[in-house]
Amino acid sequence: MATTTVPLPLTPVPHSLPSQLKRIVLTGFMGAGKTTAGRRLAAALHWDFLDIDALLEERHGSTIADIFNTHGEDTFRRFESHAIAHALGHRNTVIALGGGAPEVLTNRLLLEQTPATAVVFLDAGFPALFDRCMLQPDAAVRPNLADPVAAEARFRARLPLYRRIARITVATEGKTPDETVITIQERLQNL
Ligand SMILES: Nc1ncnc2c1ncn2[C@@H]1O[C@H](COP(=O)(O)OP(=O)(O)O)[C@@H](O)[C@H]1O
Ligand SMILES: O=C(O)C1=C[C@@H](OP(=O)(O)O)[C@@H](O)[C@H](O)C1
Ligand SMILES: [Mg+2]
Repeated sequence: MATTTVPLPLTPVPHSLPSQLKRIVLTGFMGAGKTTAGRRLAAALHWDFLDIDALLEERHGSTIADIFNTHGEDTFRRFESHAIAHALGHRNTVIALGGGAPEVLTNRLLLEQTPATAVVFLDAGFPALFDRCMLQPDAAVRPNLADPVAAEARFRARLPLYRRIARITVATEGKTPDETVITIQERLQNL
């Protein structure tokens, strides 16, 4: 008896990314959700996830706070730039930057000049960001959040930089991390 081959249905892919896209970089202030949403986005896409702070902690065998204490912020920024350059060499990878990365011109140029890379700014107001950080039970110590007045000044100074480097801005206030991830995917689809 003749048999017919019925093609198996494809598993539905809820969000397909533009095929040329090889990296998604999340930027935004401390508490924006870069680490949390980045990890979940990578899992949803079956991509790798690289968190620049985690890379630095692994490479230097110490916490971010210890790197700040031992070497100072300028040296931390140099280490951070090296880690970003390394991470941008990876494909099919979601990269979570630290909140201060766009302050450094080298980092902005690296992001701008790396092809097939979409930078996504996770946006929220300072009070919400500060509260999120305070509510994170096991969060690493963030040295640049120790003085709330100075932190808010940094937030204001950085806002135009986040906006300048990003292809997409996602408003995160009032969203859950999973809703943020879905919105990022929807926005990337329409790039
Ligand atoms: N819409 C949202 N998107 C992402 N994270 C959110 C959102 N709302 C609240 N959060 C919470 O805010 C915190 C963000 O922390 P984290 O991911 O470490 O931020 P970042 O890496 O940007 O400093 C987490 O505790 C997360 O659960
Ligand atoms: O904004 C900043 O200056 C910093 C943000 C932190 O990362 P997150 O934005 O992931 O908290 C971390 O890189 C370091 O504490 C400095
Ligand atoms: Mg983070």
